[in-house]
Amino acid sequence: MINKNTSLRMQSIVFIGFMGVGKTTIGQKVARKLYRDFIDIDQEIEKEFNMPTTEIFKKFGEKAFREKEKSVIESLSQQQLKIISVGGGAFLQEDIRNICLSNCIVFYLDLSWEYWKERIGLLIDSRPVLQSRSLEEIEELFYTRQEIYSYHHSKVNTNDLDVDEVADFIVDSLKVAWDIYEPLK
Ligand SMILES: Nc1ncnc2c1ncn2[C@@H]1O[C@H](COP(=O)(O)OP(=O)(O)O)[C@@H](O)[C@H]1O
Ligand SMILES: O=C(O)C1=C[C@@H](OP(=O)(O)O)[C@@H](O)[C@H](O)C1
Ligand SMILES: [Mg+2]
Repeated sequence: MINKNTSLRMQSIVFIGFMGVGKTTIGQKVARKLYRDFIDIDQEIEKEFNMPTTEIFKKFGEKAFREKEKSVIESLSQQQLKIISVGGGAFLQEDIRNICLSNCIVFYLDLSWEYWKERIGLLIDSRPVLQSRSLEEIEELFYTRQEIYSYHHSKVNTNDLDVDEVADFIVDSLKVAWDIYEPLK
């Protein structure tokens, strides 16, 4: 489903995966390593509403957040040469999946539940989707959500890798893919 009209080297990279797997942190690192601009979709949504995500959910509801998420991604994923981190719920929307998969290289950051659950304390205050749920319910959501992350072009399992190791792996694998599919003359 990769767009055949755009050079692979020009395509933006989109990071997907469950809340807290590191999309924002690793996206920033990869952007720095590839000298590209970084866009975090949640930060763009927060700028538009001029408030944090937890407030958006409280004041306007999840539906308003999802509508804005879709319009922001539809517009920004058309740009080339960007590194884009989308929120963990973005791929619930088929339109978002399709636009990202056809315009960009979609990288899935995979982390096992046993590792993920150690991070919950870092996440709970800023992730409204986690706030109303018990640990058992979060685990169920974690496994249910895996289906939407199966839509990707490339994947890395980040268990036991620090942020720099993950970013280096991604940059190296992108360079290999670019060289194989579009060798420089
Ligand atoms: N590979 C990693 N190893 C350890 N901690 C990580 C790793 N990647 C991210 N983190 C930490 O996990 C937390 C969530 O990361 P974040 O980038 O906000 O995730 P996401 O954007 O996927 O929700 C942050 O505190 C971040 O420092
Ligand atoms: O998975 C989700 O439903 C969400 C993930 C969050 O982004 P991160 O995946 O960057 O935490 C953010 O978009 C919002 O809180 C909803
Ligand atoms: Mg994020």
